[in-house]
Amino acid sequence: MSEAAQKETLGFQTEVKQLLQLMIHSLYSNKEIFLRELVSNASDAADKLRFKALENNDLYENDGDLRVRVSVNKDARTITIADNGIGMTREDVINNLGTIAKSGTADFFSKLSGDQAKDSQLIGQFGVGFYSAFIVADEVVVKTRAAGVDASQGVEWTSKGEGDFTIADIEVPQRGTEIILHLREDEDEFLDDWKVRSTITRYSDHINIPVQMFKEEVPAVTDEEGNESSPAEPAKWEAINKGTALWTCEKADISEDEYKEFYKTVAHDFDDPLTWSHSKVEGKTEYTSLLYIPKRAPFNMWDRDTKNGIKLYVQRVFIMDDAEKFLPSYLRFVKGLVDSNDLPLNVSREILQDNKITQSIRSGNTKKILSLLDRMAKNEEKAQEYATFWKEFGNVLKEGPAEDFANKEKIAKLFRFASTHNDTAEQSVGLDAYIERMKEGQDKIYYITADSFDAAKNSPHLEIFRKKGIEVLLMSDRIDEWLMSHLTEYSEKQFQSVAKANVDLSDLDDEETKKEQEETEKEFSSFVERAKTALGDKVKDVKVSHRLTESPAVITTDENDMNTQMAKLLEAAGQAAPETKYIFEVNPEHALVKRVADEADEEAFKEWVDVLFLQATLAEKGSLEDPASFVSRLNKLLLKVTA
Ligand SMILES: Nc1ncnc2c1ncn2[C@@H]1O[C@H](COP(=O)(O)OP(=O)(O)OP(=O)(O)O)[C@@H](O)[C@H]1O
Repeated sequence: MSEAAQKETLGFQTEVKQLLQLMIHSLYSNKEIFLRELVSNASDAADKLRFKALENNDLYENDGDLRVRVSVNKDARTITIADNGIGMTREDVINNLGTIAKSGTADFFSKLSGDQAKDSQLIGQFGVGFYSAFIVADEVVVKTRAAGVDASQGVEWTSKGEGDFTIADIEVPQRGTEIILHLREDEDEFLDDWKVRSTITRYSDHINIPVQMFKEEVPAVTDEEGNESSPAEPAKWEAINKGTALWTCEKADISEDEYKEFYKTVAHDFDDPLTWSHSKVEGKTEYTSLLYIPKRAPFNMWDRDTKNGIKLYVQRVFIMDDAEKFLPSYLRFVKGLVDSNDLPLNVSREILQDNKITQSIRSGNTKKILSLLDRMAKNEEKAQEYATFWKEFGNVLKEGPAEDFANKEKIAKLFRFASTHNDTAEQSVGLDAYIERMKEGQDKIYYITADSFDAAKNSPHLEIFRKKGIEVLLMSDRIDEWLMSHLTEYSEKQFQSVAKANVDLSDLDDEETKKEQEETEKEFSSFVERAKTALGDKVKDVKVSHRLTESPAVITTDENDMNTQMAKLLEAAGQAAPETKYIFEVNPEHALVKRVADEADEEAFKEWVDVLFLQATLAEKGSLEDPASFVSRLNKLLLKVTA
């Protein structure tokens, strides 16, 4: 092998440099998490070896006691984390410790503002990982050798955490990975044995393998007469954590803190989880699941290639990360693990695809998460937590009714919307609360979808609802229109868009009002006919409206036609939306409409009706096809009335 191939210096991927900067600045006050991250990686490496060795026992190389060893060298000012797990080849090292493989990474970094205080909030959306070593170290050396390859195929990676790293081939007799951190000048606290021990027991008590530290020889103690009162203890590596997989312990024996620390190890998050569910299921299918809901959405939750966060174990042996079949996609924010007693150890993604056991675990997990959320939503003391959950993950949950028909009602129960009840943008109204407030005679759940909260709140469609005191849900998230095409009823109540022409509130009117309305309609019948002629095929129909109090006119869509919002969604996705003709509804009580009705000159009448129609179109769609000609026509009319 040539000298050059043995040793080369390579640049970090741009995003790694950005991550290093971000991490060092934002996690400094949490700096000891580097220990959890490196120990957690070591434990993952042991898991991976165990899995690979199922097929090839030789990989153990006669050393099957998997463990991680942490040692401190005060003279050299280093701390070393060494495992005898799967190890890495030269190619692995370049890929894993020089780039970030997560989808959406470049996009995430391109959104950083450069304002350190602001950006440091964002690190929570990004797993922490190996690079956290540079929070406390100004140089990191990794010596590694993959399981099953020759000792001569070891690799040494060295970096100061700036722009590049050096990689060289070295001899590594012992399989696994050793990470040596040269501590920065002011990081002496990590040279203190006790500090390292206590950090590891706090953070990594329940990872799957023993974490050992070296214990110096304890000399024998002799009493005054020279008799040995306690024998000498030889120097040895001693496990400092419990080393039992947390999920295998009894719930009653696990403290809240232990659950929280375990979450951070599994999820590579430095924040506590919002809540979790730990269950051991016995019977036809036997499995344990430990599922966590994080506090924050990952930066790439909307990326199609984002993996989900469930690890699969079979009889405590780690099998795979990102086992996406154990939860539906609308719960992809859940992190944790499933440990099955029934799946075969050689299970593959293909086998999981179409498997009764997988299906049964998936439906059990779904139930668990939905009821966990339901309990949180119902508990007034947890209102803040639920609000946090909804803010972070509400829009993912809205994919639920389309994906999981069987749990539609349970999912919808968890939804929160803005509504005319409190008229604020805060999404806090649940469907049960809405139903409780329904008026006598009201049998539908009314909603409006719009581009923004303000557009929804100020829509003319709401006027009659406000007048009658009927609550309307105000929806303005992009996904809402699509959601409502899949969610047609809840608790036996139909949803009804207030922008549809068929909204009928007549059941809520008294006889007298109905009579008055009929009379107005008769009075305005000639107006309606003249307007139909004036507008021609620009409209589907013209009607007298009883839904307006403030606006002169509104446009609505026919029951079976596509809503404006849905058409906009399709257009935004580059698809052609069918051309919808609207129904033009006029408010007979409005002074402007009354005045137009009195206009005898047909040409002038047409001008007015056109402008009213375009105004209503603008209010509904937020834009016009030919805004300039609308403005000039409006100005002409204004000149006429002010002349
Ligand atoms: N001790 C180790 N033994 C073997 N491989 C390792 C070890 N430490 C890290 N790696 C490899 O380097 C990769 C990157 O590690 P890193 O901690 O940065 O990210 P991660 O653990 O994959 O994800 P996260 O961002 O969630 O931490 C790992 O996925 C693993 O393949």
